[in-house]
Amino acid sequence: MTTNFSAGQRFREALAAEKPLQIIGAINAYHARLATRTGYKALYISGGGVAAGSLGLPDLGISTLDDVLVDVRRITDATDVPVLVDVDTGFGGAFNIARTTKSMIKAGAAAVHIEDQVQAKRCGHRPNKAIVSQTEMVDRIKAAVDARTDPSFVIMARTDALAVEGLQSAIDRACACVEAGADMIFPEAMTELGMYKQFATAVKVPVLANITEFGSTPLFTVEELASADVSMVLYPLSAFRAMNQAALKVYEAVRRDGTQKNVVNLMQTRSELYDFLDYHAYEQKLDQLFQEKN
Ligand SMILES: C[C@](O)(C(=O)O)[C@H](CC(=O)O)C(=O)O
Ligand SMILES: [Mg+2]
Repeated sequence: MTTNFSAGQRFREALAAEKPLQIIGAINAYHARLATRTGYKALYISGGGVAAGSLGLPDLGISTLDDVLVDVRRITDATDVPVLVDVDTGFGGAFNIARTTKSMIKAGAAAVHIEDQVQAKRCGHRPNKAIVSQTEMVDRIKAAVDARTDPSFVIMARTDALAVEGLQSAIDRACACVEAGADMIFPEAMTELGMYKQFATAVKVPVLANITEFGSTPLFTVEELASADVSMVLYPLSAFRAMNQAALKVYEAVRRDGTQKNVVNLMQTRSELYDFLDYHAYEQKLDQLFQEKN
């Protein structure tokens, strides 16, 4: 499938078509194909996922713009489903944020979220986070908005302020970011459903709920989130966590038992693997293209 619409336009269309829009994390291009086939209308590239999955590092602001771009290009090459990308704090000052924005658009991303943590950031669900001033965060958003080469490209502001300064400060920051041009708001690590409604009422732009497992936010359902005026639901690392658990079971079993026979039932079969890759269509093409020689 190819499309003439920009990635940003496709993201906005998806948002109009599904409420709340389920945005699912894809750790690599193959998972992007799995999620696309399953019917998701938007995908996510997680900062924590790039760090852990691609680099084997914790989510502490160690990954660079280039690390993320490699994964973005691979995933946007594999699917036309629009992709929201976690760019952490934007990877530097105003000029870096401008460069991040332009590079993400070129790499085929539909949207980015930029957060108000200090550069040496932490996972949003860990203690002892520190945030920059509201003015500095607003400048980050202004830099991204100003650098946008496609007006449909979505700039989402994430605030980590709830855990640091409380709900009112987080809402104030979100409103200031919208005033500076942010298209959407990501209030991080909410602890109660009602908080989303307060954000949605105050900011008057679409609000995202990050429903990540084993964190500060209860696993609210889409119905619950819809009732709180949430426009987007994010599942950043759900499939990644499950895949890691399965991989570990296989590593342990093969090492312990000297055979994989006991864990074959955990595995996707060869034909399933090929199915999601359209492997047979490639084979047919090969036969068709080079039939004279056969
Ligand atoms: C959304 C997030 O920023 C991510 O990188 O995926 C993380 C998710 C997580 O660690 O569970 C976050 O919420 O900080
Ligand atoms: Mg992140």
